[in-house]
Amino acid sequence: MDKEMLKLYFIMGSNNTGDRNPEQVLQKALQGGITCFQFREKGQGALPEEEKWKLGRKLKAQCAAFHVPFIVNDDVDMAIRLEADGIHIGQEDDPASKVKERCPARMVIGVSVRTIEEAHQAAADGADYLGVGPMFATDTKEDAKAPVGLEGIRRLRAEGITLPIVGIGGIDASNAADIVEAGADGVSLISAISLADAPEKAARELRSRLNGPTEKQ
Ligand SMILES: Nc1nc(C(F)(F)F)ncc1COP(=O)(O)OP(=O)(O)O
Ligand SMILES: [Mg+2]
Repeated sequence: MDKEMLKLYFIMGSNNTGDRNPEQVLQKALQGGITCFQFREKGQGALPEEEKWKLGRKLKAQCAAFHVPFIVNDDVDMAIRLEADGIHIGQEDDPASKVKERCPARMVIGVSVRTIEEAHQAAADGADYLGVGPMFATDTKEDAKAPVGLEGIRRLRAEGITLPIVGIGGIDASNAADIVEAGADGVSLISAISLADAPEKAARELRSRLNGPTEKQ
């Protein structure tokens, strides 16, 4: 897996955009230079199954037009049937080793971790990248645990975790660079882009903070 894809990893579901059309928000985010997208349709106000599939197909096509990887959260069947570029699973889901057996070898598998033990286990299970967090307090993920902070990333690196890492939770332009500085390969976020007045500008600003403005500037 090319860890560059984790640089600016946008996550969104239809319930993360206020009243705006998620396809339009994603289009702007893609134009602003996001490097990866995760479809995470869950929580308060998430779409029922049929609409979730329809939206997933549309968002995948949008990512494909920009050659940006399309990742599905939690739902392994959906990831496989939509021919997603990857799946992201949490600690409550099946272990990466089991998910890996079900998925085509080309799909990347991301695992959420908070502790060193979870990180070692995910690496042993064959995870391709780790989502470490929550970095800071967040109200987007309804069941988020206590923040691990930048120290959470530093500790994993000090413990010899070499897998690609993306920080997640409460990240915006003001703290994004600190996450990479602490040893992550990129940042993952929802509302800093999905609720921004101008999602394209927000993505572009984040990219420039994460060294190197988007080529489209
Ligand atoms: N969705 C996520 N994506 C990432 C990524 F690494 F991609 F940034 N990291 C962490 C999460 C959180 O994943 P999970 O623990 O399953 O909770 P939820 O299913 O509520 O998202
Ligand atoms: Mg999950």
